[in-house]
Amino acid sequence: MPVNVKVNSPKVTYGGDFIKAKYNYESSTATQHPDGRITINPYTLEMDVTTAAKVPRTGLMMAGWGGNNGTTFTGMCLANKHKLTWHSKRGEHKADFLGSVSMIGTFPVGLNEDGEEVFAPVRHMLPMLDPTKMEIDGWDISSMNLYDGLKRAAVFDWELQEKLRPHMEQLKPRKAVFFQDFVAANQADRVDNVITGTKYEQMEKLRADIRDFKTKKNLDKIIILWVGNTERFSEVVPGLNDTWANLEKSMKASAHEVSPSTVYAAAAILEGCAYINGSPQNTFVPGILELAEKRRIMICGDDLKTGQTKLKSVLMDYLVGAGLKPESIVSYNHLGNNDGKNLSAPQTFRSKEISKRGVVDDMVASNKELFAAGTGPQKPDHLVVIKYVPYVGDSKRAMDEYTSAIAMGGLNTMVIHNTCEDSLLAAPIMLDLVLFMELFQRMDVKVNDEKIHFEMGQLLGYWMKAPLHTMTNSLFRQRSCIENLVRAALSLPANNHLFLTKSPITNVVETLQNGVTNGVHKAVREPSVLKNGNILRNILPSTNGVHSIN
Ligand SMILES: NC(=O)c1ccc[n+]([C@@H]2O[C@H](COP(=O)([O-])OP(=O)(O)OC[C@H]3O[C@@H](n4cnc5c(N)ncnc54)[C@H](O)[C@@H]3O)[C@@H](O)[C@H]2O)c1
Ligand SMILES: O=P([O-])([O-])O[C@@H]1[C@@H](O)[C@H](O)[C@@H](O)[C@H](O)[C@@H]1O
Repeated sequence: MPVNVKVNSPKVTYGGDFIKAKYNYESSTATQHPDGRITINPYTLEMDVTTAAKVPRTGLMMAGWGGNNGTTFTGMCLANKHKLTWHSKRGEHKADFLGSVSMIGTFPVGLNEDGEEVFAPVRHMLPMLDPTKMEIDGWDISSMNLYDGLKRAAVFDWELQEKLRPHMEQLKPRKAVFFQDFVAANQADRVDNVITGTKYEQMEKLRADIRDFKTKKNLDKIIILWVGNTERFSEVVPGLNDTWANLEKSMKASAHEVSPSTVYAAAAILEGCAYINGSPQNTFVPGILELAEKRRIMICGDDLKTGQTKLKSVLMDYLVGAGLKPESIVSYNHLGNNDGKNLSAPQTFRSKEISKRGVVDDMVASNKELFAAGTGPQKPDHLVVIKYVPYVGDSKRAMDEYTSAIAMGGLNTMVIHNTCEDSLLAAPIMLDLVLFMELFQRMDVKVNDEKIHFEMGQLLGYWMKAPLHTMTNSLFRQRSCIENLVRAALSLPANNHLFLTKSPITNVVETLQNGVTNGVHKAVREPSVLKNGNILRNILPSTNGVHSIN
Protein backbone atom coordinates (compact mmCIF):
# COMPACT_ATOMS: atom_id res chain seq x y z
CA MET A 1 0.00 0.00 0.00
CA PRO A 2 1.24 3.57 -0.80
CA VAL A 3 2.88 5.39 2.14
CA ASN A 4 2.08 9.12 2.30
CA VAL A 5 3.64 9.97 5.64
CA LYS A 6 7.22 11.18 5.50
CA VAL A 7 9.49 12.23 8.38
CA ASN A 8 11.55 15.32 7.63
CA SER A 9 14.74 14.50 9.53
CA PRO A 10 18.38 13.89 8.70
CA LYS A 11 18.11 10.83 10.93
CA VAL A 12 15.78 9.07 8.49
CA THR A 13 16.85 7.94 5.01
CA TYR A 14 14.17 6.85 2.55
CA GLY A 15 16.02 4.69 0.04
CA GLY A 16 14.37 2.65 -2.74
CA ASP A 17 14.73 -0.64 -0.88
CA PHE A 18 15.08 0.47 2.74
CA ILE A 19 13.99 3.04 5.29
CA LYS A 20 16.95 3.60 7.60
CA ALA A 21 16.54 5.39 10.93
CA LYS A 22 18.82 6.36 13.79
CA TYR A 23 16.85 5.92 17.01
CA ASN A 24 17.72 6.74 20.62
CA TYR A 25 16.03 4.07 22.74
CA GLU A 26 15.43 5.68 26.12
CA SER A 27 14.58 3.37 29.01
CA SER A 28 15.58 2.57 32.58
CA THR A 29 16.25 -0.20 35.02
CA ALA A 30 14.90 -0.07 38.57
CA THR A 31 16.31 -1.49 41.77
CA GLN A 32 13.97 -2.33 44.67
CA HIS A 33 15.80 -2.13 47.98
CA PRO A 34 14.82 -4.25 51.02
CA ASP A 35 13.79 -1.14 52.90
CA GLY A 36 11.26 -0.29 50.16
CA ARG A 37 13.34 2.34 48.42
CA ILE A 38 13.47 2.16 44.62
CA THR A 39 16.40 3.44 42.56
CA ILE A 40 15.76 4.20 38.89
CA ASN A 41 18.68 4.05 36.48
CA PRO A 42 17.86 5.62 33.07
CA TYR A 43 19.86 4.65 30.03
CA THR A 44 19.97 5.38 26.29
CA LEU A 45 20.82 2.95 23.50
CA GLU A 46 21.60 4.28 20.03
CA MET A 47 19.85 1.99 17.58
CA ASP A 48 19.89 1.56 13.82
CA VAL A 49 16.42 0.59 12.62
CA THR A 50 16.22 -0.61 9.02
CA THR A 51 12.89 -1.49 7.41
CA ALA A 52 12.76 -3.20 4.03
CA ALA A 53 10.57 -0.91 1.95
CA LYS A 54 9.37 -3.45 -0.59
CA VAL A 55 6.51 -5.65 0.65
CA PRO A 56 7.17 -9.23 -0.53
CA ARG A 57 4.54 -11.40 -2.18
CA THR A 58 2.94 -12.84 0.93
CA GLY A 59 0.63 -15.79 1.51
CA LEU A 60 -1.37 -16.78 4.59
CA MET A 61 -2.15 -20.38 5.44
CA MET A 62 -4.72 -21.01 8.16
CA ALA A 63 -5.16 -24.17 10.17
CA GLY A 64 -8.92 -24.25 10.66
CA TRP A 65 -9.52 -22.38 7.38
CA GLY A 66 -13.06 -23.71 7.03
CA GLY A 67 -14.23 -22.49 10.43
CA ASN A 68 -16.16 -19.36 11.39
CA ASN A 69 -13.03 -17.23 11.80
CA GLY A 70 -11.28 -18.65 8.73
CA THR A 71 -14.21 -18.26 6.34
CA THR A 72 -15.16 -14.84 7.72
CA PHE A 73 -11.57 -13.58 7.38
CA THR A 74 -11.32 -14.90 3.82
CA GLY A 75 -14.70 -13.43 2.91
CA MET A 76 -13.76 -10.05 4.41
CA CYS A 77 -10.53 -9.88 2.36
CA LEU A 78 -12.25 -10.98 -0.86
CA ALA A 79 -15.21 -8.64 -0.35
CA ASN A 80 -12.78 -5.73 0.03
CA LYS A 81 -10.70 -6.92 -2.94
CA HIS A 82 -13.78 -7.00 -5.18
CA LYS A 83 -15.37 -3.92 -3.55
CA LEU A 84 -18.58 -5.84 -2.87
CA THR A 85 -21.70 -4.15 -1.57
CA TRP A 86 -24.84 -5.78 -0.18
CA HIS A 87 -28.07 -5.01 1.68
CA SER A 88 -29.43 -5.86 5.08
CA LYS A 89 -32.51 -4.52 6.87
CA ARG A 90 -30.28 -1.58 7.87
CA GLY A 91 -29.69 -0.60 4.25
CA GLU A 92 -26.67 -0.90 1.92
CA HIS A 93 -23.26 -1.98 3.20
CA LYS A 94 -19.80 -1.74 1.63
CA ALA A 95 -16.93 -4.07 2.45
CA ASP A 96 -14.63 -2.63 5.12
CA PHE A 97 -11.94 -3.57 7.63
CA LEU A 98 -13.52 -2.07 10.74
CA GLY A 99 -11.73 -3.33 13.84
CA SER A 100 -8.31 -3.39 12.20
CA VAL A 101 -5.65 -1.06 13.69
CA SER A 102 -3.45 -1.51 10.62
CA MET A 103 -6.20 -0.62 8.12
CA ILE A 104 -8.36 1.83 10.07
CA GLY A 105 -6.23 2.96 13.01
CA THR A 106 -4.31 6.25 13.31
CA PHE A 107 -1.32 7.42 15.33
CA PRO A 108 -0.78 11.01 16.57
CA VAL A 109 2.25 12.49 14.80
CA GLY A 110 2.51 16.08 15.99
CA LEU A 111 0.80 19.48 16.09
CA ASN A 112 -0.13 21.56 13.07
CA GLU A 113 0.34 25.30 12.76
CA ASP A 114 -2.90 25.80 14.68
CA GLY A 115 -1.57 23.74 17.57
CA GLU A 116 -3.98 20.89 16.80
CA GLU A 117 -2.95 17.23 16.83
CA VAL A 118 -2.42 15.59 13.45
CA PHE A 119 -3.27 11.87 13.22
CA ALA A 120 -1.74 9.74 10.47
CA PRO A 121 -3.29 6.47 9.20
CA VAL A 122 -1.23 3.59 10.59
CA ARG A 123 -1.09 1.98 7.15
CA HIS A 124 0.65 5.08 5.78
CA MET A 125 3.45 5.23 8.34
CA LEU A 126 5.48 2.32 6.95
CA PRO A 127 5.01 0.08 3.90
CA MET A 128 2.48 -2.62 4.86
CA LEU A 129 1.04 -5.64 3.11
CA ASP A 130 -2.18 -4.91 1.20
CA PRO A 131 -4.67 -7.51 2.47
CA THR A 132 -6.46 -7.52 -0.89
CA LYS A 133 -3.23 -8.72 -2.50
CA MET A 134 -2.53 -11.49 0.02
CA GLU A 135 -2.92 -15.11 -1.19
CA ILE A 136 -4.88 -17.33 1.22
CA ASP A 137 -4.88 -21.11 1.70
CA GLY A 138 -5.09 -23.56 4.56
CA TRP A 139 -6.16 -26.81 6.12
CA ASP A 140 -9.30 -28.10 7.79
CA ILE A 141 -10.52 -31.44 9.18
CA SER A 142 -13.76 -30.69 7.31
CA SER A 143 -13.58 -30.94 3.52
CA MET A 144 -16.34 -28.35 3.06
CA ASN A 145 -15.42 -25.66 0.51
CA LEU A 146 -15.07 -22.10 1.76
CA TYR A 147 -18.44 -20.93 0.41
CA ASP A 148 -20.32 -23.78 2.10
CA GLY A 149 -18.22 -23.12 5.20
CA LEU A 150 -19.24 -19.45 5.05
CA LYS A 151 -22.89 -20.48 4.93
CA ARG A 152 -22.37 -22.98 7.77
CA ALA A 153 -20.84 -20.17 9.84
CA ALA A 154 -23.85 -17.90 9.12
CA VAL A 155 -21.89 -14.79 10.06
CA PHE A 156 -22.34 -12.63 6.93
CA ASP A 157 -25.66 -11.35 5.60
CA TRP A 158 -27.24 -13.69 3.05
CA GLU A 159 -26.71 -11.39 0.03
CA LEU A 160 -23.02 -11.04 0.82
CA GLN A 161 -22.67 -14.81 1.17
CA GLU A 162 -24.16 -15.21 -2.32
CA LYS A 163 -21.93 -12.49 -3.81
CA LEU A 164 -18.91 -14.27 -2.35
CA ARG A 165 -19.96 -17.65 -3.77
CA PRO A 166 -18.04 -17.35 -7.11
CA HIS A 167 -14.93 -16.27 -5.23
CA MET A 168 -15.03 -18.92 -2.48
CA GLU A 169 -16.66 -22.15 -3.62
CA GLN A 170 -13.53 -23.17 -5.53
CA LEU A 171 -11.44 -22.75 -2.35
CA LYS A 172 -11.02 -26.14 -0.66
CA PRO A 173 -9.10 -26.76 2.59
CA ARG A 174 -6.13 -29.11 2.43
CA LYS A 175 -6.20 -32.35 4.43
CA ALA A 176 -5.46 -31.64 8.08
CA VAL A 177 -3.47 -33.13 10.96
CA PHE A 178 -6.00 -34.21 13.60
CA PHE A 179 -5.96 -36.21 16.84
CA GLN A 180 -9.41 -36.49 18.38
CA ASP A 181 -8.22 -36.61 21.96
CA PHE A 182 -7.17 -32.95 21.89
CA VAL A 183 -10.63 -31.52 21.19
CA ALA A 184 -14.21 -32.20 22.27
CA ALA A 185 -15.71 -35.51 21.19
CA ASN A 186 -18.53 -33.52 19.56
CA GLN A 187 -16.11 -32.43 16.82
CA ALA A 188 -15.97 -35.95 15.37
CA ASP A 189 -18.96 -35.34 13.09
CA ARG A 190 -17.04 -32.82 10.95
CA VAL A 191 -13.91 -34.93 10.43
CA ASP A 192 -13.64 -36.13 6.83
CA ASN A 193 -10.43 -34.47 5.62
CA VAL A 194 -7.37 -35.69 7.52
CA ILE A 195 -3.90 -37.01 6.70
CA THR A 196 -2.58 -40.31 8.02
CA GLY A 197 0.87 -41.64 8.93
CA THR A 198 3.13 -40.99 11.89
CA LYS A 199 2.97 -37.53 13.40
CA TYR A 200 6.33 -36.82 11.82
CA GLU A 201 5.13 -37.96 8.38
CA GLN A 202 2.07 -35.75 8.84
CA MET A 203 4.32 -32.81 9.67
CA GLU A 204 6.32 -33.49 6.52
CA LYS A 205 3.06 -33.45 4.52
CA LEU A 206 2.21 -30.04 5.98
CA ARG A 207 5.67 -28.84 4.96
CA ALA A 208 5.05 -30.08 1.44
CA ASP A 209 1.73 -28.19 1.42
CA ILE A 210 3.50 -24.99 2.42
CA ARG A 211 6.07 -25.41 -0.35
CA ASP A 212 3.32 -26.29 -2.82
CA PHE A 213 1.37 -23.09 -1.98
CA LYS A 214 4.54 -21.00 -2.21
CA THR A 215 5.43 -22.40 -5.64
CA LYS A 216 1.93 -22.32 -7.13
CA LYS A 217 1.32 -18.71 -6.07
CA ASN A 218 4.92 -17.56 -6.65
CA LEU A 219 5.21 -16.27 -3.08
CA ASP A 220 8.22 -14.81 -1.28
CA LYS A 221 6.94 -15.61 2.21
CA ILE A 222 4.13 -17.42 4.00
CA ILE A 223 2.69 -16.78 7.46
CA ILE A 224 0.83 -19.57 9.27
CA LEU A 225 -2.14 -18.74 11.53
CA TRP A 226 -3.92 -21.26 13.76
CA VAL A 227 -7.64 -20.66 14.02
CA GLY A 228 -8.45 -24.31 14.49
CA ASN A 229 -10.39 -25.61 17.45
CA THR A 230 -9.21 -24.85 20.95
CA GLU A 231 -7.23 -27.89 22.08
CA ARG A 232 -6.71 -29.19 25.60
CA PHE A 233 -3.27 -28.40 27.00
CA SER A 234 -0.48 -30.82 26.14
CA GLU A 235 1.45 -32.20 29.07
CA VAL A 236 5.03 -30.94 29.06
CA VAL A 237 7.11 -34.03 29.80
CA PRO A 238 10.92 -34.24 30.05
CA GLY A 239 12.13 -36.47 27.23
CA LEU A 240 8.90 -35.98 25.26
CA ASN A 241 8.63 -32.31 24.23
CA ASP A 242 11.06 -30.44 26.47
CA THR A 243 13.62 -30.04 23.67
CA TRP A 244 13.35 -29.98 19.89
CA ALA A 245 15.37 -33.17 19.59
CA ASN A 246 13.00 -34.97 21.98
CA LEU A 247 9.93 -33.52 20.27
CA GLU A 248 11.20 -34.64 16.87
CA LYS A 249 11.72 -38.14 18.24
CA SER A 250 8.26 -38.06 19.83
CA MET A 251 6.67 -37.14 16.50
CA LYS A 252 8.49 -40.00 14.76
CA ALA A 253 7.12 -42.30 17.47
CA SER A 254 3.65 -40.68 17.17
CA ALA A 255 3.72 -40.01 20.89
CA HIS A 256 0.18 -39.41 22.17
CA GLU A 257 0.91 -36.08 23.89
CA VAL A 258 2.05 -34.31 20.71
CA SER A 259 -0.91 -32.12 19.70
CA PRO A 260 -2.02 -31.25 16.17
CA SER A 261 -1.21 -27.57 16.67
CA THR A 262 2.33 -28.43 17.80
CA VAL A 263 2.78 -30.42 14.57
CA TYR A 264 1.62 -27.40 12.52
CA ALA A 265 3.98 -25.11 14.45
CA ALA A 266 6.93 -27.43 13.82
CA ALA A 267 6.11 -27.58 10.10
CA ALA A 268 5.83 -23.79 9.91
CA ILE A 269 9.12 -23.13 11.68
CA LEU A 270 11.03 -25.73 9.66
CA GLU A 271 9.71 -24.05 6.51
CA GLY A 272 10.82 -20.64 7.80
CA CYS A 273 7.28 -19.37 8.33
CA ALA A 274 6.17 -17.19 11.21
CA TYR A 275 3.46 -18.91 13.28
CA ILE A 276 0.60 -17.24 15.14
CA ASN A 277 -1.55 -19.15 17.65
CA GLY A 278 -5.07 -17.71 17.68
CA SER A 279 -6.24 -20.20 20.31
CA PRO A 280 -5.39 -20.66 24.00
CA GLN A 281 -3.71 -24.09 24.05
CA ASN A 282 0.02 -24.46 24.83
CA THR A 283 1.09 -25.17 21.24
CA PHE A 284 4.48 -23.70 22.03
CA VAL A 285 5.86 -26.49 24.19
CA PRO A 286 9.54 -26.02 25.10
CA GLY A 287 10.69 -28.08 22.10
CA ILE A 288 8.92 -25.65 19.77
CA LEU A 289 10.26 -22.61 21.60
CA GLU A 290 13.79 -24.01 21.24
CA LEU A 291 13.31 -24.69 17.50
CA ALA A 292 11.91 -21.19 16.86
CA GLU A 293 14.76 -19.62 18.81
CA LYS A 294 17.43 -21.63 16.98
CA ARG A 295 15.89 -20.86 13.57
CA ARG A 296 15.12 -17.24 14.53
CA ILE A 297 11.51 -17.67 13.39
CA MET A 298 8.92 -15.30 14.85
CA ILE A 299 6.14 -17.00 16.78
CA CYS A 300 3.28 -15.37 18.62
CA GLY A 301 0.36 -16.39 20.79
CA ASP A 302 -1.86 -17.20 22.57
CA ASP A 303 -5.59 -16.75 21.91
CA LEU A 304 -7.04 -13.80 19.98
CA LYS A 305 -8.15 -11.00 22.34
CA THR A 306 -11.40 -9.91 20.74
CA GLY A 307 -14.26 -8.65 22.90
CA GLN A 308 -15.09 -9.62 26.47
CA THR A 309 -11.44 -10.09 27.40
CA LYS A 310 -10.30 -6.99 25.50
CA LEU A 311 -12.78 -4.92 27.49
CA LYS A 312 -11.49 -6.59 30.67
CA SER A 313 -7.94 -5.47 29.87
CA VAL A 314 -9.28 -1.91 29.51
CA LEU A 315 -11.42 -1.89 32.64
CA MET A 316 -8.68 -3.41 34.80
CA ASP A 317 -6.26 -0.78 33.46
CA TYR A 318 -8.76 1.95 34.35
CA LEU A 319 -9.64 0.62 37.80
CA VAL A 320 -6.15 -0.28 39.02
CA GLY A 321 -4.65 2.76 37.30
CA ALA A 322 -7.13 4.98 39.14
CA GLY A 323 -6.29 3.39 42.48
CA LEU A 324 -9.66 1.59 42.70
CA LYS A 325 -9.59 -2.01 43.91
CA PRO A 326 -11.42 -4.60 41.77
CA GLU A 327 -12.48 -7.33 44.22
CA SER A 328 -14.91 -9.39 42.13
CA ILE A 329 -14.97 -10.03 38.39
CA VAL A 330 -17.56 -12.39 36.90
CA SER A 331 -17.36 -12.97 33.15
CA TYR A 332 -20.16 -15.05 31.65
CA ASN A 333 -20.92 -15.64 28.03
CA HIS A 334 -22.89 -18.00 25.85
CA LEU A 335 -22.40 -18.61 22.16
CA GLY A 336 -23.77 -21.08 19.65
CA ASN A 337 -21.00 -21.49 17.06
CA ASN A 338 -18.75 -24.51 16.66
CA ASP A 339 -16.18 -22.87 18.91
CA GLY A 340 -18.78 -22.78 21.67
CA LYS A 341 -19.68 -26.38 20.90
CA ASN A 342 -16.05 -27.46 21.21
CA LEU A 343 -15.62 -25.43 24.42
CA SER A 344 -18.51 -27.29 26.03
CA ALA A 345 -16.03 -30.04 26.93
CA PRO A 346 -14.24 -29.45 30.25
CA GLN A 347 -10.74 -30.06 28.90
CA THR A 348 -11.03 -27.54 26.07
CA PHE A 349 -12.92 -25.04 28.24
CA ARG A 350 -10.01 -25.22 30.70
CA SER A 351 -7.62 -23.91 28.01
CA LYS A 352 -9.91 -20.95 27.38
CA GLU A 353 -10.48 -20.32 31.08
CA ILE A 354 -6.73 -20.03 31.65
CA SER A 355 -6.30 -17.41 28.92
CA LYS A 356 -9.43 -15.45 29.87
CA ARG A 357 -8.57 -15.33 33.56
CA GLY A 358 -4.86 -14.56 33.21
CA VAL A 359 -5.45 -11.17 31.60
CA VAL A 360 -5.80 -9.39 34.98
CA ASP A 361 -2.60 -10.73 36.58
CA ASP A 362 -0.17 -8.04 35.39
CA MET A 363 -2.44 -5.19 36.45
CA VAL A 364 -3.04 -6.72 39.88
CA ALA A 365 0.73 -7.16 40.25
CA SER A 366 1.34 -3.55 39.16
CA ASN A 367 -0.09 -2.00 42.32
CA LYS A 368 1.23 -3.32 45.59
CA GLU A 369 -0.50 -0.44 47.35
CA LEU A 370 -3.91 -1.78 46.37
CA PHE A 371 -3.20 -5.45 46.99
CA ALA A 372 -0.74 -5.09 49.85
CA ALA A 373 -0.54 -7.94 52.35
CA GLY A 374 -2.96 -7.48 55.19
CA THR A 375 -5.28 -5.25 53.15
CA GLY A 376 -7.82 -7.90 52.28
CA PRO A 377 -7.87 -10.06 49.13
CA GLN A 378 -4.53 -10.21 47.33
CA LYS A 379 -6.38 -10.51 44.02
CA PRO A 380 -9.96 -10.23 42.79
CA ASP A 381 -12.36 -13.16 42.84
CA HIS A 382 -12.46 -13.92 39.13
CA LEU A 383 -14.88 -16.33 37.51
CA VAL A 384 -15.17 -17.22 33.82
CA VAL A 385 -18.22 -19.06 32.50
CA ILE A 386 -18.85 -20.09 28.88
CA LYS A 387 -21.99 -21.90 27.83
CA TYR A 388 -23.02 -23.37 24.47
CA VAL A 389 -26.44 -22.27 23.25
CA PRO A 390 -26.84 -23.27 19.58
CA TYR A 391 -29.67 -20.80 18.96
CA VAL A 392 -27.42 -17.70 19.17
CA GLY A 393 -24.84 -19.01 16.67
CA ASP A 394 -21.81 -16.72 16.24
CA SER A 395 -23.61 -13.89 18.05
CA LYS A 396 -21.88 -14.17 21.44
CA ARG A 397 -23.74 -12.79 24.45
CA ALA A 398 -21.28 -11.64 27.13
CA MET A 399 -22.34 -10.42 30.55
CA ASP A 400 -19.81 -9.07 33.05
CA GLU A 401 -19.99 -7.77 36.59
CA TYR A 402 -17.09 -5.81 38.12
CA THR A 403 -17.27 -4.86 41.80
CA SER A 404 -14.53 -2.60 43.18
CA ALA A 405 -13.75 -1.11 46.53
CA ILE A 406 -13.77 2.68 46.36
CA ALA A 407 -12.93 5.35 48.91
CA MET A 408 -13.93 5.13 52.56
CA GLY A 409 -15.63 1.74 52.51
CA GLY A 410 -17.61 2.38 49.34
CA LEU A 411 -18.38 -0.11 46.57
CA ASN A 412 -18.79 0.36 42.83
CA THR A 413 -20.45 -2.33 40.70
CA MET A 414 -20.44 -2.14 36.90
CA VAL A 415 -22.60 -4.54 34.86
CA ILE A 416 -21.94 -4.88 31.14
CA HIS A 417 -23.93 -6.65 28.43
CA ASN A 418 -21.96 -7.12 25.20
CA THR A 419 -23.39 -8.85 22.14
CA CYS A 420 -21.50 -9.28 18.88
CA GLU A 421 -20.74 -11.69 16.09
CA ASP A 422 -17.54 -13.15 17.54
CA SER A 423 -16.04 -13.78 14.11
CA LEU A 424 -16.57 -10.17 12.98
CA LEU A 425 -14.44 -9.08 15.93
CA ALA A 426 -11.87 -11.81 15.27
CA ALA A 427 -11.35 -11.33 11.51
CA PRO A 428 -9.82 -7.81 11.63
CA ILE A 429 -7.68 -8.90 14.60
CA MET A 430 -6.37 -11.83 12.58
CA LEU A 431 -5.59 -9.33 9.81
CA ASP A 432 -3.65 -7.06 12.16
CA LEU A 433 -1.64 -9.97 13.51
CA VAL A 434 -0.65 -11.02 9.98
CA LEU A 435 0.09 -7.50 8.72
CA PHE A 436 2.16 -6.45 11.74
CA MET A 437 3.95 -9.80 11.87
CA GLU A 438 4.84 -9.33 8.19
CA LEU A 439 6.02 -5.76 8.86
CA PHE A 440 8.10 -6.67 11.91
CA GLN A 441 9.73 -9.48 9.90
CA ARG A 442 11.03 -6.71 7.59
CA MET A 443 12.45 -4.64 10.45
CA ASP A 444 16.05 -5.00 11.54
CA VAL A 445 17.09 -3.31 14.79
CA LYS A 446 20.76 -3.17 15.72
CA VAL A 447 22.74 -1.78 18.64
CA ASN A 448 26.44 -1.50 17.74
CA ASP A 449 25.81 -3.91 14.86
CA GLU A 450 24.32 -6.49 17.20
CA LYS A 451 20.79 -7.50 16.09
CA ILE A 452 17.97 -7.16 18.59
CA HIS A 453 15.57 -10.12 18.36
CA PHE A 454 11.96 -9.07 18.91
CA GLU A 455 9.81 -10.73 21.55
CA MET A 456 6.64 -11.00 19.44
CA GLY A 457 4.46 -11.68 22.47
CA GLN A 458 5.32 -8.20 23.70
CA LEU A 459 4.95 -6.49 20.32
CA LEU A 460 1.73 -8.25 19.24
CA GLY A 461 0.26 -8.68 22.72
CA TYR A 462 -2.44 -6.10 21.96
CA TRP A 463 -4.20 -8.82 19.99
CA MET A 464 -3.62 -11.71 22.39
CA LYS A 465 -5.31 -12.76 25.64
CA ALA A 466 -2.20 -14.54 26.89
CA PRO A 467 0.81 -12.92 25.17
CA LEU A 468 3.80 -15.25 25.03
CA HIS A 469 6.76 -14.40 27.28
CA THR A 470 5.49 -11.05 28.39
CA MET A 471 3.97 -9.45 31.40
CA THR A 472 1.82 -6.74 29.84
CA ASN A 473 -1.92 -7.15 29.29
CA SER A 474 -2.94 -3.52 29.75
CA LEU A 475 -4.52 -2.73 26.39
CA PHE A 476 -3.29 0.84 26.02
CA ARG A 477 0.26 -0.01 27.02
CA GLN A 478 0.15 -2.76 24.41
CA ARG A 479 -1.12 -0.37 21.70
CA SER A 480 1.52 2.16 22.71
CA CYS A 481 4.13 -0.57 22.20
CA ILE A 482 3.18 -1.00 18.55
CA GLU A 483 2.95 2.76 17.99
CA ASN A 484 6.39 3.37 19.46
CA LEU A 485 8.06 0.60 17.45
CA VAL A 486 6.62 2.13 14.26
CA ARG A 487 7.84 5.55 15.48
CA ALA A 488 11.28 4.11 16.18
CA ALA A 489 11.50 2.91 12.57
CA LEU A 490 11.00 6.56 11.59
CA SER A 491 13.40 7.93 14.19
CA LEU A 492 10.52 9.50 16.11
CA PRO A 493 10.80 9.46 19.91
CA ALA A 494 8.30 7.44 21.93
CA ASN A 495 5.07 9.40 22.24
CA ASN A 496 5.12 11.10 25.65
CA HIS A 497 1.68 12.80 25.36
CA LEU A 498 3.05 15.70 27.44
CA PHE A 499 2.45 18.69 25.14
CA LEU A 500 4.75 20.73 27.34
CA THR A 501 5.02 23.25 24.49
CA LYS A 502 2.57 23.81 21.69
CA SER A 503 5.48 23.71 19.28
CA PRO A 504 9.05 25.03 19.00
CA ILE A 505 7.86 27.38 16.28
CA THR A 506 5.34 28.91 18.66
CA ASN A 507 7.92 29.47 21.33
CA VAL A 508 10.51 30.80 18.89
CA VAL A 509 8.16 33.36 17.40
CA GLU A 510 6.78 34.24 20.85
CA THR A 511 10.30 34.59 22.21
CA LEU A 512 11.52 36.67 19.30
CA GLN A 513 8.58 39.02 19.48
CA ASN A 514 8.15 39.29 23.22
CA GLY A 515 11.48 38.18 24.61
CA VAL A 516 12.11 35.49 27.11
CA THR A 517 11.76 36.57 30.70
CA ASN A 518 13.88 34.63 33.19
CA GLY A 519 14.29 31.85 30.61
CA VAL A 520 10.58 31.07 30.68
CA HIS A 521 8.65 31.39 27.45
CA LYS A 522 5.51 33.37 27.77
CA ALA A 523 2.14 31.71 27.28
CA VAL A 524 1.60 30.70 23.72
CA ARG A 525 0.42 33.53 21.45
CA GLU A 526 -2.72 32.92 19.38
CA PRO A 527 -1.94 30.34 16.69
CA SER A 528 -2.61 33.04 14.04
CA VAL A 529 0.88 34.34 14.67
CA LEU A 530 2.18 31.06 13.39
CA LYS A 531 0.37 31.13 10.09
CA ASN A 532 2.90 33.57 8.77
CA GLY A 533 5.55 30.86 8.64
CA ASN A 534 8.04 33.17 6.95
CA ILE A 535 8.74 34.78 10.34
CA LEU A 536 10.60 31.62 11.19
CA ARG A 537 12.24 31.15 7.83
CA ASN A 538 13.64 34.71 7.76
CA ILE A 539 14.89 34.67 11.29
CA LEU A 540 15.71 31.11 12.15
CA PRO A 541 16.47 28.76 9.28
CA SER A 542 16.14 25.33 10.85
CA THR A 543 19.36 23.36 11.18
CA ASN A 544 19.19 19.60 11.04
CA GLY A 545 15.41 19.77 11.20
CA VAL A 546 15.55 21.18 14.72
CA HIS A 547 14.59 24.81 15.35
CA SER A 548 16.98 26.34 17.83
CA ILE A 549 15.92 29.07 20.19
CA ASN A 550 18.39 31.93 20.65
N1 LIG B 1 -13.88 -14.07 18.54
C1 LIG B 1 -13.53 -15.30 18.17
O1 LIG B 1 -14.14 -15.90 17.30
C2 LIG B 1 -12.33 -15.91 18.83
C3 LIG B 1 -11.62 -15.18 19.79
C4 LIG B 1 -10.52 -15.77 20.38
C5 LIG B 1 -10.12 -17.04 20.04
N2 LIG B 1 -10.85 -17.72 19.11
C6 LIG B 1 -10.39 -19.07 18.80
O2 LIG B 1 -10.19 -19.21 17.41
C7 LIG B 1 -10.46 -20.56 17.04
C8 LIG B 1 -11.42 -20.55 15.87
O3 LIG B 1 -12.63 -20.00 16.27
P1 LIG B 1 -13.90 -20.27 15.30
O4 LIG B 1 -15.05 -19.51 15.85
O5 LIG B 1 -13.49 -20.04 13.90
O6 LIG B 1 -14.12 -21.83 15.54
P2 LIG B 1 -14.65 -22.91 14.49
O7 LIG B 1 -14.86 -24.14 15.25
O8 LIG B 1 -15.72 -22.34 13.66
O9 LIG B 1 -13.38 -23.09 13.50
C9 LIG B 1 -12.33 -23.97 13.83
C10 LIG B 1 -12.06 -24.79 12.57
O10 LIG B 1 -10.91 -25.57 12.81
C11 LIG B 1 -11.12 -26.83 12.23
N3 LIG B 1 -10.15 -27.71 12.88
C12 LIG B 1 -10.22 -28.26 14.09
N4 LIG B 1 -9.10 -28.98 14.34
C13 LIG B 1 -8.29 -28.80 13.26
C14 LIG B 1 -7.00 -29.25 12.91
N5 LIG B 1 -6.29 -30.04 13.73
N6 LIG B 1 -6.46 -28.87 11.72
C15 LIG B 1 -7.17 -28.07 10.89
N7 LIG B 1 -8.41 -27.62 11.15
C16 LIG B 1 -8.96 -27.98 12.33
C17 LIG B 1 -12.58 -27.13 12.44
O11 LIG B 1 -13.08 -28.07 11.52
C18 LIG B 1 -13.20 -25.76 12.22
O12 LIG B 1 -13.57 -25.59 10.88
C19 LIG B 1 -11.01 -21.26 18.29
O13 LIG B 1 -9.97 -21.97 18.93
C20 LIG B 1 -11.43 -20.10 19.17
O14 LIG B 1 -11.38 -20.40 20.55
C21 LIG B 1 -11.92 -17.21 18.51
O1 LIG C 1 -14.19 -11.98 23.58
P1 LIG C 1 -13.00 -12.69 24.16
O2 LIG C 1 -13.16 -13.00 25.61
O3 LIG C 1 -11.69 -12.01 23.85
O4 LIG C 1 -12.92 -14.10 23.42
C1 LIG C 1 -13.99 -14.95 23.16
C2 LIG C 1 -14.61 -15.50 24.41
O5 LIG C 1 -15.37 -14.51 25.03
C3 LIG C 1 -15.54 -16.64 24.06
O6 LIG C 1 -16.03 -17.18 25.25
C4 LIG C 1 -14.80 -17.73 23.32
O7 LIG C 1 -15.66 -18.70 22.94
C5 LIG C 1 -14.17 -17.17 22.07
O8 LIG C 1 -13.35 -18.18 21.49
C6 LIG C 1 -13.29 -16.03 22.39
O9 LIG C 1 -12.19 -16.50 23.13
